[in-house]
Amino acid sequence: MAPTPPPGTTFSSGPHGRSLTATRDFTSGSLIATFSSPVIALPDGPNMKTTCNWCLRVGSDEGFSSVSLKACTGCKAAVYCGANCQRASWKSGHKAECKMFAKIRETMGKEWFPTPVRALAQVLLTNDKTTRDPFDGEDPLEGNFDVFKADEQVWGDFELQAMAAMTYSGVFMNEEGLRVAMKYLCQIHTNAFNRLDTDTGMSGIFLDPALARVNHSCVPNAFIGFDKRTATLRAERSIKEGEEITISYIENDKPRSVRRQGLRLYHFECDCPRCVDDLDVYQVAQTSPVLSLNSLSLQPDLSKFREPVIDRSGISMRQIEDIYKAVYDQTKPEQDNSIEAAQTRWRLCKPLVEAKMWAVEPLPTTILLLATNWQASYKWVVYALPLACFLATQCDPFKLVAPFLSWRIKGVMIITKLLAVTGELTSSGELAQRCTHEGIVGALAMADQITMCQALLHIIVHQGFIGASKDWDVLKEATTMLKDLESLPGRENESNLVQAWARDPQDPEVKVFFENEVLNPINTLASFAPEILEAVLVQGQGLVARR
Ligand SMILES: C[S@@+](CC[C@H](N)C(=O)[O-])C[C@H]1O[C@@H](n2cnc3c(N)ncnc32)[C@H](O)[C@@H]1O
Repeated sequence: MAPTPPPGTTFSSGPHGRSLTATRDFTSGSLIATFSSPVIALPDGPNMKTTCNWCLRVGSDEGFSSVSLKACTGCKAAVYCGANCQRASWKSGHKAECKMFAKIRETMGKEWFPTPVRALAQVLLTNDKTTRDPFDGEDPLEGNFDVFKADEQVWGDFELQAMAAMTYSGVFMNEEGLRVAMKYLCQIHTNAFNRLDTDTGMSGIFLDPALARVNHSCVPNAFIGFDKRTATLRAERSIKEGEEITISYIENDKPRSVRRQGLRLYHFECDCPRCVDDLDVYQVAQTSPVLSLNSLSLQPDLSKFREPVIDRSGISMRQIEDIYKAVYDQTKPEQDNSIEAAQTRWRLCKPLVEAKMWAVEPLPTTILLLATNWQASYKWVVYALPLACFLATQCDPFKLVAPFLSWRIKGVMIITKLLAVTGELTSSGELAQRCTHEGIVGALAMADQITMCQALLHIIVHQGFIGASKDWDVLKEATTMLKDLESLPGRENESNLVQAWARDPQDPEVKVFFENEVLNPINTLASFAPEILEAVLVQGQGLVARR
């Protein structure tokens, strides 16, 4: 069966091949479509043991997550969060796959396959015609077959993957069989989207033939969120009837050469304005049509977007690319979270710091890694707060202008959790022992940390379901925390004011309240971040507690 376009959209074709086009207007944040019957939905190979192989919820069999997983007794390779998931998986093809995994375990002692190999094996094992149609029916998925074939190294890798899938799925291997398997593999690589769990960082793949019609732009008008086996396509900015719907296949806040590298797999050179004019995040943010949504955010001052306080004169886009590469080559941010690596990153980022281009990668990642490390550290936790406030006011809004995007919401949640810690330290009188920075201690002493938390939680609760889903753990946690805070006795006045602000952030009276009680303390705390980073990462000062 050929894919059908979801209501409100149609399939079209244009300069970027086939595409998905809106047949009605969508406002920013609104739902375009959900896709809940993927042809392929798999955790990445190495995550097979920590992710339910059907609903893709991350859990563990060791009790470190609320989702407990049990291995299939047949293959012991695939794990499930419950009998329903196991049954559904069995019906949709695990029955055949189970034997394959058992064979791999016996012959190679291995428990998982590289993701594309497993995906291809699933396609080969599934004899159900409806499942295979998107690959070889009358309206087949784009595969860029000839372009892949022209790249000797990639083609060689693909051949190994195809042969492994054929061997283990027990498919008879001859020349024609291999050609067909290679065609499927190219289609999988071209059309499966990375199903990244933003909370756990676990990745996987998701292929739905209708969703696969959506083309890429580095300034997209839509985005995808994943929840279990469902992908949700939402408008990031308003989309007019007749407009092509686009998403970003890659992290689009990286320098252009890094984005191009990420898009190599898809075989095209992006012709979006960000790429053509090599714009930085501030230039993209400046003209964003969703600026005004930031009234319910920690950066409601739109002049900061329109006239960012940065100095580009001493730094070129080329230099920024070189800094990015040096940081990733020399310090491996994904693996090395040591203070030495952070110091090297900071040194390499100096031209960006001098230009005050805080939102330009790899500077925000450098700060985020440190903030995350400190958040989990007894000694440093208080110092994580100014960094988190800085990220949420000076970095995230410029990288991701729509305030409902999940990374922005997560940034707000980090501040809320840190305020819950500092709030307790303030009431127990321990704060000054745990933090020697007088500015932080003073700002927190003056602040009503409960009101701050309440306002931040409203930001999350009002927008979190857009950026992720209504079942997002961050949203659920925020809802519970907000309920708890709003039931505290003697705080009715503050609660009413916060609620009034969340209902209408432009109302002049409550706007002043929000500025005084929430925004000013957050901006004051954020203002300490550069000096703290400089002291720790350049002067090597320990800002640690007096104990
Ligand atoms: C997931 S498919 C998208 C649907 C595809 N256009 C089709 O006809 O089936 C990805 C492929 O679409 C094409 N594509 C997507 N975005 C593009 C863009 N911005 N410019 C040029 N080609 C693009 C590339 O061939 C890419 O490999």
